[in-house]
Amino acid sequence: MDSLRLLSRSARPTNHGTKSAKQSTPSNGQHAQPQLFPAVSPSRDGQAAASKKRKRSHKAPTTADAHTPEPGLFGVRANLESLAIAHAPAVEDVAGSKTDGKRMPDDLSSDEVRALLKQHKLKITWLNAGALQKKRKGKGESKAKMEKPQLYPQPLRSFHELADRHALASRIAINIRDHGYNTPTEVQMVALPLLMGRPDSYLPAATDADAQQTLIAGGADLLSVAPTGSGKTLAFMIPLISKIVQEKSEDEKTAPVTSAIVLAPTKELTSQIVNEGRKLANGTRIRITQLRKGMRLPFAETDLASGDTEQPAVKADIIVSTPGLLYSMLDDEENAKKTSLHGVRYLVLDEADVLLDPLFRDQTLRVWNRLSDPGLRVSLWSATMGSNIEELARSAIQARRQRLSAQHGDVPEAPLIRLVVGLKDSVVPNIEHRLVYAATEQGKLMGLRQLLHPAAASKDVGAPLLPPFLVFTQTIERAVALHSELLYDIPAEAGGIGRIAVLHSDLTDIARDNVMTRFRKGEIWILITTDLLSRGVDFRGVNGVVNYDIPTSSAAYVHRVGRTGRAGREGGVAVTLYSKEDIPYLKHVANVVAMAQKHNGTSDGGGMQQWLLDALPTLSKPDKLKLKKRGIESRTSRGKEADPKSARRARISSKSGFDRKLENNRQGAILGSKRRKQAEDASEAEGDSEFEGFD
Ligand SMILES: Nc1ncnc2c1ncn2[C@@H]1O[C@H](COP(=O)(O)OP(=O)(O)OP(=O)(O)O)[C@@H](O)[C@H]1O
Repeated sequence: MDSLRLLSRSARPTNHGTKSAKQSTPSNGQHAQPQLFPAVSPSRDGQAAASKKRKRSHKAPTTADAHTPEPGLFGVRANLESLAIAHAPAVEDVAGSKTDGKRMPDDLSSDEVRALLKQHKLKITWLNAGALQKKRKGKGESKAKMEKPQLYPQPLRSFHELADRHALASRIAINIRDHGYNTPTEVQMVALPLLMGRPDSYLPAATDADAQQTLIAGGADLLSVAPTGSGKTLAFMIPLISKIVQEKSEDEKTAPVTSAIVLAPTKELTSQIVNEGRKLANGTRIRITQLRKGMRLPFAETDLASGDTEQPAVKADIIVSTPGLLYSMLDDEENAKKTSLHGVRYLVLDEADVLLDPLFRDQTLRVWNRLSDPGLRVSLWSATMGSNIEELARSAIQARRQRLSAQHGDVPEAPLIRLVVGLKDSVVPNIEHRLVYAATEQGKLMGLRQLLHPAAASKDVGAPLLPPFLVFTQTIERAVALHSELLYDIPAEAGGIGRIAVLHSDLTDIARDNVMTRFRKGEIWILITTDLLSRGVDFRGVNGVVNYDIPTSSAAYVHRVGRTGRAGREGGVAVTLYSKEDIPYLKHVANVVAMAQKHNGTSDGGGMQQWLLDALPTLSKPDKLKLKKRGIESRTSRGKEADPKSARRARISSKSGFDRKLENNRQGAILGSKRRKQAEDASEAEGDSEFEGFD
């Protein structure tokens, strides 16, 4: 077995061999606990307090209890009607008042819910709580408290509850189980019931009856900020598939051709989302398609009859696309008129902060505005989301509602809920961070080689990284240069140049797919890339990330290093090599690392000491923006023209490259001649045996 066949994307650990072939790569280790903030046993005081308030006979929600799978439940779709919906005596609402709420028999009490949400670092805020605000103003509450009330919904403690409480089709439940998903991650604990259930059950009792009615019918919009690798794809895909299955089963004929659109910034990510979605939708007749060039969007029935649709159209319930591609198809006026995307009721923006960043903003908003269903629900997902992005999303929702209200009469406002898991815009807690000063470009190259070679452990860069790992550069040109520099570093006996590859957006789609597949299969050990792969892409078992060029914003750092340590796996390492030239731009990375170390209680490791943090210069806001937009100037082609001397210093090359190439050729020739000799010997030994077909 190839011991590096670790990257195929699935939660189910595939058993590729015997016990003796156990993986030694750390970040591929067991991830029985995909939650990042598993609940700890409550303190004695806490326990006492909880038990005093406990009114029912079942135990307090420790994680072990909360997530113990109950065998047998999955295969059966529970009949919601048959479940007695108890009217519990009283539920404390967000404002602290008492209300008669509808409760399920095994609901947690309000104190238990609060404790569980707190343990898992889940914070849920109702961002447009206008109706509630008005009521509270009357009661004379402070403005700050009125603006954005916190919500304390019943969290999902096990995937079984989806069938029991949210009418999840049994087929999807089986798919979830078959792919090894047992315990919901934090983001799934809240997002799944919110998106699949009745949003009114989330809202404080003070919300007026009309608003409740609107919410029951319409669902909620969601902004979800959860760490990298925390299972956001499942959190939006399960509700989409479930809702479409329900709608189709109610009335297949009136169901639209396409019900949902998922936008993501790269082809790699759209393809991954499609694969993940298809696993969940297996056997449900829900079609999920990655939009590609040359495809045509579905036309409305009326236009299909007009005979002008020779080209077959995409027939997909869920279309997954980059915003640019979808927009370019919609941009064709003729197409746009006929295209039947008016039936789309769900829009998902994965990596929403990038999609609403100036690079993609225009295309994303145009696609969003082309979706004309007044009941369109939108959800935005990312590990990082600045307040400007939140504001932008809010105003886009608001502007669209006003526009549609003018056309169709009053379009009701859906609740906009923000879910934050852990500390906003921070790295996952299970990664080791190393910041390594390499002085010059040559030093960085040397540092990378030390990380690459098992025998080259160095005090400066730390222990070598276990492949597979990713190396990020600032530009395509630098990724290509670094690739050719390192090409011969892996000896022929270990697979040679085939073990190292480069992936960037200048490659053809086929070449990109090919590299992704080979990296997932474990054939490629070291993948050099640009920020193209920094977002969303999930390679199971990546052991390390090397920032050969420092990331140009703290969000970029969070996402790049988030390619390791996914789904709670331990052992991932993130190394950032920096030269003298990087020092003015290092603070945003150093801050993220310092914060991670503070939370992990490891403030003395990783080279991030307080004095270093204090000594680093702080960039002005315009400089920050410039850095984010253009990167470090001397590493770009613009910089080459402006300052050739600095650009020469920043070049990735070493004199020994040529020599090593010659040496590699020589070694290849020797190896080839050995193999030929062995083949000749073998064929002589076989004698005149008959041709038995190609192997
Ligand atoms: N409940 C779960 N139990 C175990 N593994 C899970 C669970 N949910 C998701 N995973 C696995 O976690 C990994 C990361 O999931 P996913 O790619 O959805 O993360 P993400 O939150 O979208 O990350 P990013 O912010 O980097 O895009 C995947 O391999 C997925 O199969």
